[in-house]
Amino acid sequence: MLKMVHKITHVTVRDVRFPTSLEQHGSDAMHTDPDYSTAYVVVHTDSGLQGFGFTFTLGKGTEIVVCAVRALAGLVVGKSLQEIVSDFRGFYRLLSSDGQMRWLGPEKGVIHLATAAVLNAVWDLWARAEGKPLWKLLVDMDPKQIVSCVDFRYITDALTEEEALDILVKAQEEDQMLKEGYPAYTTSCAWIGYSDEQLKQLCTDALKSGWTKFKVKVGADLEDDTRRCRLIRQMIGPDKTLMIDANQRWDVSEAIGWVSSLAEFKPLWIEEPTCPDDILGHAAISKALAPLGIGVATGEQCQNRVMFKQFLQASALQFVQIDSCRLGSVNENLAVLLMAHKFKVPVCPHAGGVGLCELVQHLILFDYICVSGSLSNRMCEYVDHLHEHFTSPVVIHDAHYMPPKDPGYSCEMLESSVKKHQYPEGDVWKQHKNN
Ligand SMILES: C[C@H](O)[C@@H](O)[C@@H](O)[C@H](O)C(=O)O
Ligand SMILES: [Mg+2]
Repeated sequence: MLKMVHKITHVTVRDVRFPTSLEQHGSDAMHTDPDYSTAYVVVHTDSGLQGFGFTFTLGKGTEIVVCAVRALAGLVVGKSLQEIVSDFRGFYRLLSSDGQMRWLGPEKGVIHLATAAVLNAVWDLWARAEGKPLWKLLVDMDPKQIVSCVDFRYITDALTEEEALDILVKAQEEDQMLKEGYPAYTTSCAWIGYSDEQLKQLCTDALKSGWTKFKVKVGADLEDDTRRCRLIRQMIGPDKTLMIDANQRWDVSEAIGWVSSLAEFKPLWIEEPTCPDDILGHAAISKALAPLGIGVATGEQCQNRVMFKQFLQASALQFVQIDSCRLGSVNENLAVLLMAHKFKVPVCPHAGGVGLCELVQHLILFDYICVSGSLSNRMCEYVDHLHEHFTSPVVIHDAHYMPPKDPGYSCEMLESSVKKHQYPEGDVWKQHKNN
C-alpha cells in the first residue's frame, strides 16, 4: 500500500533528438538516417514526486508522438497514483480505449507509442514511490496484483488469467542475477552504414571486452552482406553467436533465398525478414529456414499483444523480441512475457535505440526471476550509444546487464542533456542548422 496518494497535477512532454545519423549509428537496411529520439514525458504530482517516461522514435516522427501524448494527458491529470495502481488494468483501458482517440489505433501506431510513453512514466512514478527499481517492484509483487495490471481482452483464447497466475512463481533466482547479471549481445559493431574498417575495429574492441554474441545488419546488398558476415564470422570464430537483422527489407520468397545464401555463416536468427504485420509470411519463412538451423526473430515493430498472440499461435517466430516503448508499457509486455512462456518461445528483448537498454533490462530480469527461470537461447540486446544522457545508465559487466539499483524505471534523462537536445531549440540543433 502506498504511503501517499501522489495526485497527478500535470504532464509535460518534450521532443528530444540526438543526431546519430551523422555517424550512421543505428542505421539499417530501411532506416538509413536514424536520429535516435524520444517523446520525453514527466508526470508531476502534488507530493513533488515525479515520474519519468518516454517512447523511442526517429527524428521527424517525434513531433507527431508529442502531439499524441498531449492528447492523452487529459486522461491522466487529476488521477492519483494510488487510484491508478489499485486498478491498473482499468487505467490501461482508459488510455487505450478512449472513445475518440482509439480510432487512431486501436492499440497501434502513434497513439500506442504515446500510451507507452505515458504509462512508462506512471510505472516509473510507482517504482519511485515504493523506493525500488522497477524489476524489484515486480518481483516483490503478489502474482494476483501482477495479473491485475494486464488487459486480457483479445488474448483469452491463448492465455487466461488463471493460467497466468499459475505461471507466475515467486522469486527464485534473484541472487544469481544480482551476482552475474543477465546475458547480453551487442549490435553496435555492425550498423549497416559502418565501413569494414570500423566494423573490424569495433569487433576487436568488443571481443576484448568479453562480448560473445554479435548482430549484423543485412538486407540492402547481398554481396555486402556476404562480405560483412564472412568478416565478422572470421573474427569471432565458429563458437560465438552471430545474428542477422534485415529490418523488414524483403518479400517472403526473397527472404528465404537471401538468408539461405548467408546460411554458411551460421546465424542463430534472421530478424524482421519481411513486413512486421505479415504473420503467415513469417510462418512460411520459419518453416523454410528451420532445416538450416536458422530461427526467425521479430517484435520491435510488433504492434501489440494480439499480434504477438498470433505470431505464437502460428509458430511464425522462434524468438520473441519485446519492446518497452512499442507495446503499451509494462502492462502489455507482461501479457507477452506470459504468452511466450506458455508457447515455450524464448524472449530476447529489443533494445536498439536511445534508452531502450535502460528500460528493457527491468522486464527481462523480471522474466527470468518470476516467469521463465531459464537462460537457454535467451539474451538481451545491447547498443553502446547515448547512455551518458541518463541519470541511472545501464551497467554492463562482462557482457551482462547488472540489475539496476536506483528506484524507478531508469527512464530519467539528465536535464542538461534534454535542454541541449530538445528540438528545434536545443544548442545541438541550433548548431546543426548553422552548418
Ligand atoms: C533504427 C534502429 O537503429 C534499428 O535498426 C534497431 O532498432 C535494430 O532493428 C535493432 O534490432 O536494434
Ligand atoms: Mg532489429
